[in-house]
Amino acid sequence: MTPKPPSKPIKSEIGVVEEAEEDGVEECRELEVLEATVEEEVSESAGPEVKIVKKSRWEQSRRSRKFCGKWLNIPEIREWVHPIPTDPTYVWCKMCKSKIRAHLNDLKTHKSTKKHKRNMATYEPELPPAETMDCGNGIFVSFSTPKIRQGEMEVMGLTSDATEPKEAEDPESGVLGGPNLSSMSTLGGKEVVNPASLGFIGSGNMAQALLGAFIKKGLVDPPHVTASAPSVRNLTKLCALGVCTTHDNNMVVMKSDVVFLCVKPHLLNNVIASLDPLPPDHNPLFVSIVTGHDIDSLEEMLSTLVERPRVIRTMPNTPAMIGQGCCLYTLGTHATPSDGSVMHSMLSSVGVCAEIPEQQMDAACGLAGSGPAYIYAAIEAMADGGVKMGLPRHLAQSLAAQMVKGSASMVLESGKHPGQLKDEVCSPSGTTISAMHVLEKAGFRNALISAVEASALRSKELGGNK
Ligand SMILES: NC(=O)C1=CN([C@@H]2O[C@H](COP(=O)(O)OP(=O)(O)OC[C@H]3O[C@@H](n4cnc5c(N)ncnc54)[C@H](OP(=O)(O)O)[C@@H]3O)[C@@H](O)[C@H]2O)C=CC1
Ligand SMILES: O=C(O)[C@@H]1CCC=N1
Repeated sequence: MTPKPPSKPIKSEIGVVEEAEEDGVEECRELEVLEATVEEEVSESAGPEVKIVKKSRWEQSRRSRKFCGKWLNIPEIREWVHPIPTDPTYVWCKMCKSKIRAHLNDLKTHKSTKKHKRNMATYEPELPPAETMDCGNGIFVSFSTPKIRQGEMEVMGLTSDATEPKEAEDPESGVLGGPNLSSMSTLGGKEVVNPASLGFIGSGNMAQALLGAFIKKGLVDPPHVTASAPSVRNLTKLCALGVCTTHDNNMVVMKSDVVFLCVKPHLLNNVIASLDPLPPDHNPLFVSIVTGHDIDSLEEMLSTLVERPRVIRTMPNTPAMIGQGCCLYTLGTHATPSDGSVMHSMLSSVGVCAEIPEQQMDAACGLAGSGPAYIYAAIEAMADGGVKMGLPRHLAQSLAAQMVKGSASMVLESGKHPGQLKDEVCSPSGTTISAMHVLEKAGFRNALISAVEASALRSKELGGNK
């Protein structure tokens, strides 16, 4: 069967912009139509009561116009618009430091004002409004740029730790640092990381899993994140979170203190080769989640951009998205102890996190990186078994998933060996030992051992494809 083409094919950046513009315009058109319909209905209606009802419906619809993440794909807008997470019916103009209604037409009008043009010409990056500090959904943001004003510090309730100016130089390595990434602070009882601006080259499953966890835990402010990808497939999802998106990988590197490399292994060489060398005052920390590529190859590739690149290699997994992931990491030659402790703090937010020697990375991939897929397949298959034996599908799936979760918690919390826990389920001549016999005959344990081995070996092989 020929796959169905997407309803709006995106061919180029121009296409993206057109789509974003069309969406915004479409939204306005829909509202205009609604407005006209309502006015018509009102004029035809008999009494004042009806009129009030109709009017309030109309007003509601006007009020419900909200910031749309896709607008950040419009180059003439994204440079100056900053979403206000606490009030999506307005946006913040970074240039004029003013609030504007979140209507695409209002943004276009604002952009043409003399004041805005003047401010654009003289713009220096500054803080968003204080009201974006508490973003809701557990997101708190602290800023430590020296530009922060005393009054604003108090409004934000920041401790002095959180507002220290950035370290100029790491005494051990002589590496010029970004902001003091390791300085943690608390705000509203939550941990916040100082204002590292994060970049993601590649915005797919894993980038979203990590970023989702960082945002959920309040470790990063979405407008301080820049993510890239060639298509809008994934970028639109990130846009909706208030993250800045682009098709330009160089922009990600230039805007970020920490750059996550999140592309497929076979693309990494070309992606890095097409990045521009960095200016001497910019030396971001590169964190690779790319399977296979080892520290040596990462450092070699990145040394075309910057001398002594600071690199961390990681192996996360997708349950990171809900804070139940595993993430292993290893530090590169030029990564500082402070880089290590920051990354440890950040990666701990995705679940279990540990530093391991690099030679264990392929095995970590085979077990923890790929492992969720084995378990999803097992859940699906066991649910099928339940359905075969008469359970409704939704119940079978929930039971299978909860049973896996409960069994995993037993291993983690009881301290017992899994073999012992298995024995506790198997009564003599009982049902479970009959089932275990079937699994053994089918090579269940052998299959799992071989699966971990196959993934680890493939990881090694991918690393060899330099
Ligand atoms: N998935 C997992 O469970 C795990 C994955 N990993 C590793 O993480 C990496 C990413 O995997 P995953 O997130 O699953 O992959 P996805 O396919 O979901 O995401 C890949 C992303 O890279 C983007 N991309 C493609 N070409 C470029 C380019 N030239 N420049 C910038 N971005 C580009 C894609 O763009 P577009 O959005 O346009 O398609 C997409 O956003 C891989 O190296 C994988 O080995 C590690 C651990 C676990
Ligand atoms: O299969 C993959 O590409 C990735 C690597 C680890 C898990 N999934």
